[in-house]
Amino acid sequence: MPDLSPQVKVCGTTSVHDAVLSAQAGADALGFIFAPVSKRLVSPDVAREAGLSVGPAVARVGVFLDQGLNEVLRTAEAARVSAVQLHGSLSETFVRTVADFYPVLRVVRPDELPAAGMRWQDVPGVTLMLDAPQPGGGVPLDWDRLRQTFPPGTWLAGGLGPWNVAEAIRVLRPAGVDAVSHLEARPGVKDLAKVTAFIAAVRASTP
Ligand SMILES: O=C(O)c1ccccc1N[C@@H]1O[C@H](COP(=O)(O)O)[C@@H](O)[C@H]1O
Repeated sequence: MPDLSPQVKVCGTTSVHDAVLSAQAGADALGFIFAPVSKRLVSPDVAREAGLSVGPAVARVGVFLDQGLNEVLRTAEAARVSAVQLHGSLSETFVRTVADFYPVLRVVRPDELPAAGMRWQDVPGVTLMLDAPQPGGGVPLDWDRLRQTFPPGTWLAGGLGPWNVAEAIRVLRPAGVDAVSHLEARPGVKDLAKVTAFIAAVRASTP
């Protein structure tokens, strides 16, 4: 029986300790936020060390918000991430250029659908992620209203936590789910019980 549950990304990792904690809890991917505006900002050196500490089976995703191309590529290389997540107002050329180097999670808002779905479908190396307008804000989207426009193969973020992720999966059937605010003891520090409960809820979900 194939595993139909979505991939799980635990974002906002700021230490080796939390990387190991999330990996042992079963995360498929860890997110490292390199956007200076974030309360979960991590340095490339710490992200690199944290990524090395979890082994090759766990993806390491560098998260950026409206940063320049050189900064994205240099930081991603220094941190040895395996994928890049791009938030913000970015040109198609920018996203395609990053995708020449790394698999890209291109983050879009609900009001950008369905156009973004059509633009990025079948573009090699680019996967869509739907998130709330305020990244890292912990506010869930209205999943029922998105049923018609949520493209197959898209990831979902925005206000997901242990108590609501199964319902989000049931409604939208995302390829992956991503969370940060509701998995923390405080900004930048993971809560093991929340991370464990979140991943268990995803694994138990039946899309
Ligand atoms: O969390 C942040 O501080 C952040 C800053 C800049 C870009 C992205 C950020 N986080 C991303 O926000 C979503 C979900 O957040 P939440 O679960 O609603 O708190 C996720 O994609 C994070 O990677």
